[in-house]
Parts: sequence; structure tokens; C-alpha cells
Amino acid sequence: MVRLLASVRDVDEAVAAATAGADFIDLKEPADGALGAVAPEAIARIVSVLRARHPGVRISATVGDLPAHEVDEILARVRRVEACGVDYVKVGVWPSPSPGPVHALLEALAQQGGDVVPVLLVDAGLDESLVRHALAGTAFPAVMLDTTEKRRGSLLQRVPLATLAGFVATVRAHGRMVGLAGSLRVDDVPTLVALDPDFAGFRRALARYGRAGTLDPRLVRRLRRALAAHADAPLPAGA
Ligand SMILES: O=C[C@H](O)COP(=O)(O)O
Repeated sequence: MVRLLASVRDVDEAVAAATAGADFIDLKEPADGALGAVAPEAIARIVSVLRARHPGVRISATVGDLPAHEVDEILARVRRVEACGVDYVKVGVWPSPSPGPVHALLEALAQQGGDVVPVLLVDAGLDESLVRHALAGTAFPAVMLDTTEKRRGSLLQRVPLATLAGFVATVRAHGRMVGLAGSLRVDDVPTLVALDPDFAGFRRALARYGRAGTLDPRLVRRLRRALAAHADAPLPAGA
């Protein structure tokens, strides 16, 4: 079954999402962008509460929205977030007109080791060269797609399904986990399940009063049920 990654901003949301059945708790401040950061002290506190109350849940956290050329700051933040005891550190990878800085960032993250998960931002389409770079070597346990412009429709409307299916197959063929996110909605679940990533990430669909509003555990349960109900669905014709 596609596992559910729920983005949360604080300890109350984290416990509520884990109790409602989220498999991955992703610590992120949704009011501060696609990969807005939670302060390290808060991350450490949430990790200790989740480890005690939901030991089975996997925990990720983000480092904030930073462009690829700020590689030293990104690496410093990765180290700070890792020190909080999370399982994965998500780092946003924005495409740039010249791919050099982005490739250099991926190489620097790979050398750093640890459990960094590159999140490729695909508002302008999927740059296959970034996927190849992310999969070179064995550094990253997972690779994920997401979007930054959250009001422009879901990932499934913005990237061709055949491209997404190819991405899932390529990452999995390299033995990594593959994740999809980007304004995904409960209506996307049948197609999402057919694409069969290891996990799907949600914030907007879990929150009341917009993405930066409050997480509603009933919406987490609803998505969890939908993911289970559509397991093994085929891809739509033409994908
Ligand atoms: O990591 C997943 C993201 O937080 C997804 O957020 P979104 O559903 O609002 O695009």
C-alpha cells in the first residue's frame, strides 16, 4: 500500500497525524513555503514525543526553502536537523537555468552521508538529469517530487502521468524509496495508488482553512482509508 506522509508543524499536529494513521510524520512549517523549516529545538521536542508515543512512525524534517547555490548553508542545516534525531532530512532541489549548481548540491549532499532525501521541485517539469544525479551512487534512501506553486493544481495535473510512472519505476529500479507530493487531493488517490510510489506526501488535503491552517486528523483518516481502498488499482488508459 502507498504509505501516507503527513506534513505537520508542531507536536499537537504530529501526535494527531500519527494517531490517525500517518506512516511518515514530516516536520515542516507550511506557512513558510513548500519546504518551510521548523526550528531545530522544536524538531527535537517533537521527535522525543513521537518516539515515546508512536515508535513505529518514521520522521522526516525539512531544512527550509534555499536555492542550490547556498550549498554551505544547506549542508549546515542538514547537520543541525540530523542532530535532532529524525530518520530523514528532506532537501528541496530547485531546477535552475544552468544545471551546474544543482548538480553540485546533489553531489555535496551525497558526500555528506546521512539520510538526506532530495525533493525535486517540478513546477517547470521533471529534469531527468536531476533524477540521474540523485540516483548516482548510493547516498539517498529515497527521492521525492513536490511542487512549490500550491494553487496551480495537483502534481498529477501538472506532470504527465507517463513521466511520473517513469520516475517511480526508475527510482525503484535503483533500490530507493520513491515519494510523490504536490497539492495532492483525496480525488487523486486512485491514480496515485496506480502509480504506486512508496509514499505520498500531503499537507493541503489534511488541513482546514488552507495549507497553512490546522491539520484535521479526520482528513488524515479519510486519506488513509482511501489509500487502502484503492490498493492495486490499474493506471488509467494512455498513462
Ligand atoms: O511533503 C509533502 C508536502 O508537505 C505536500 O504539501 P501539499 O500537499 O500542500 O502540496
